[in-house]
Amino acid sequence: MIEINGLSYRIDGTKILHDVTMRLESGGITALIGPNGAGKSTLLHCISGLETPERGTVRIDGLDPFAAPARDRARAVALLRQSPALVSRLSVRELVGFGRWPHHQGRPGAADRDAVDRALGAFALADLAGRSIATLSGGQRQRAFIAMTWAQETPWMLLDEPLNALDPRHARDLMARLHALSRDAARSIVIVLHDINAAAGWADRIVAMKAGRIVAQDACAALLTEDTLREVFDTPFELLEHRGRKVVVAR
Ligand SMILES: Nc1ncnc2c1ncn2[C@@H]1O[C@H](COP(=O)(O)OP(=O)(O)OP(=O)(O)O)[C@@H](O)[C@H]1O
Repeated sequence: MIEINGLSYRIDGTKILHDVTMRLESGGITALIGPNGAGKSTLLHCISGLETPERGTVRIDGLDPFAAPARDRARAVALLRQSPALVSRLSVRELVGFGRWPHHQGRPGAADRDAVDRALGAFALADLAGRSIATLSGGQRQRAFIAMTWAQETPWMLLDEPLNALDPRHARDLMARLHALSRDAARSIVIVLHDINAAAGWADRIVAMKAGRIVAQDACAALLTEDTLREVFDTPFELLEHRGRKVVVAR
C-alpha cells in the first residue's frame, strides 16, 4: 500500500499540492485522472521521491522515499516520466538495460539480460533493439521507455501518460499487458490517463484530482458518473453502456 498523509508541495511560493491524504491499495490498476495542471505529475514525482514536499509523508509498503537510499527506492517503485530525458546515443537495448541498474549496480548478469530480453519482447522492440533511440518514431521511443520501466521489476509502477504517442493497437496492447501484469505478477500500477475510456476499460480504481487536491476516489464503476466527471473536468459528459462497459463521451 502507498500511504500519503498531508502532502503539500509548493513551487516558487505557489501551492501545487494541497494537503493530499490518500491510500493507494496494492494490486491492480489505479488510474489517476484530472484536467491539465491538476498536479498529477507532481504527485507521482513526490511519491517516487523525485521531488521533496513542503510537508507531509509518503510510505511505499512502509518505505519512506525521502529517507531511503536511492537503490532501495528504485527497487520499490519505478516511475515513467511524462517527458523522460533523452540520451540519444543509447541503443534501445541499452536504454531498457538501465531499468536493471538497481538490481545489478553496473554488473549485469544472466538474470538481467533475460529481463531485458523479456521486456523487449513484451513491447515488440526485439527488431529495434540495436537502433539508437534518437532514430525511433515517437511511439517506438515511448515503448522503449515503458520497457525500461517494466524491466525494473518493482512492486509499484507509476506511469505518467504512457499512452502518449501510442497508436490504438499499441495503446490497447499496453493496457492489456499492464492488466495481466497486475494480476499474474501481483504488481501495483498507478497510471495517469487522459483517455477516460482507457480508465473505464482497464482500471480497478480511479483517483480524480483537480487544482492540487483529490476530489474523488473509488472503484472504477462507482466513480465514473456524469456528475463526478463534470465536477472534475468542468465540462459535461454523457455515459453510455456498451457490452457491459461504461463508455464516456465528452459533450
Ligand atoms: N517547475 C515549475 N514551475 C512552475 N510551475 C510548475 C512547475 N512544474 C509544475 N508547475 C505547475 O504545477 C501545476 C501542476 O502541474 P502538473 O504537471 O503536476 O499537472 P498535471 O496534472 O500532471 O498536468 P497535465 O495533465 O497537463 O500533464 C501546474 O499548474 C503547473 O503549471
